[in-house]
Amino acid sequence: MKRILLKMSGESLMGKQKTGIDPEMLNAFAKEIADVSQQKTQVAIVVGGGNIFRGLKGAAQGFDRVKGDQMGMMATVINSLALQSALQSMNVKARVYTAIRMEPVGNLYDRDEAIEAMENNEVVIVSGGTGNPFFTTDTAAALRAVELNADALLKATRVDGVYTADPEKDPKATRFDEITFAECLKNEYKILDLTAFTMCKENDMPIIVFNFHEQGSLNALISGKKVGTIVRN
Ligand SMILES: Nc1ncnc2c1ncn2[C@@H]1O[C@H](COP(=O)(O)OP(=O)(O)O)[C@@H](O)[C@H]1O
Ligand SMILES: O=c1ccn([C@@H]2O[C@H](COP(=O)(O)OP(=O)(O)O)[C@@H](O)[C@H]2O)c(=O)[nH]1
Repeated sequence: MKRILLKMSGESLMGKQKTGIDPEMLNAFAKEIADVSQQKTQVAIVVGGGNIFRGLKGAAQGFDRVKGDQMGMMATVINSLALQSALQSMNVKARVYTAIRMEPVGNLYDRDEAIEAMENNEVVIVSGGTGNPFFTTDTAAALRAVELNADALLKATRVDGVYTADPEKDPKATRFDEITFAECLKNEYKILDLTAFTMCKENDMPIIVFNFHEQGSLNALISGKKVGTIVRN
């Protein structure tokens, strides 16, 4: 793969903590990304914000949904800065773009500039989601993957692929190596939210679901090894 869009969940950054960022976890993920950036593959990253704030949860607690989503988008910026800092400490060039203007925290997202940066071997972290409420970072990841001409959207999660049922709830669930978007939709396999999923399906953007907690999994995937599940048309 020449270029990938890696989607990391905010929650994965919590490690064993109940909220926030576990530095050990952050560094472990950064190390995996640093290893990949030594290879020829260009890397763009979208990080979630669920370890800090989720708009829907806020709304359930009485916050205005739009304010809650804006707080969630800010949370993704916090996580992105943490990841940038961890990567830089490993001598990896990394820049943060924000979907909402907030210099000097990061540059306002510019698609052409982001591509140029990746072509110059910089890891590009695209923060702030889509910049709009009522979306998720999965959808932001789908949007940026398509916009940035990625070869695939790599959904880094805590299970090692798409299963016949939620593997965390059904021990009998079996894993697919490959599956089509249509089959996923028909069976309601919940890998990404529907908006993100539709965006990928309509734009022929393959999704690879893999377990980022397995050391070396990202590298193996980039090297062409069979890791996780590939979803495509
Ligand atoms: N059919 C399925 N195949 C794989 N995972 C599933 C399936 N249905 C539900 N899941 C659950 O989806 C979770 C990943 O989705 P999500 O919560 O959006 O991840 P993240 O928080 O890592 O972005 C997995 O941890 C798994 O428990
Ligand atoms: O385009 C976007 C992306 C994210 N969010 C908000 O940011 C929060 C954090 O993102 P998400 O829940 O997708 O993070 P993850 O589950 O990946 O940690 C979401 O709950 C939304 O409130 C948003 O409003 N618009």
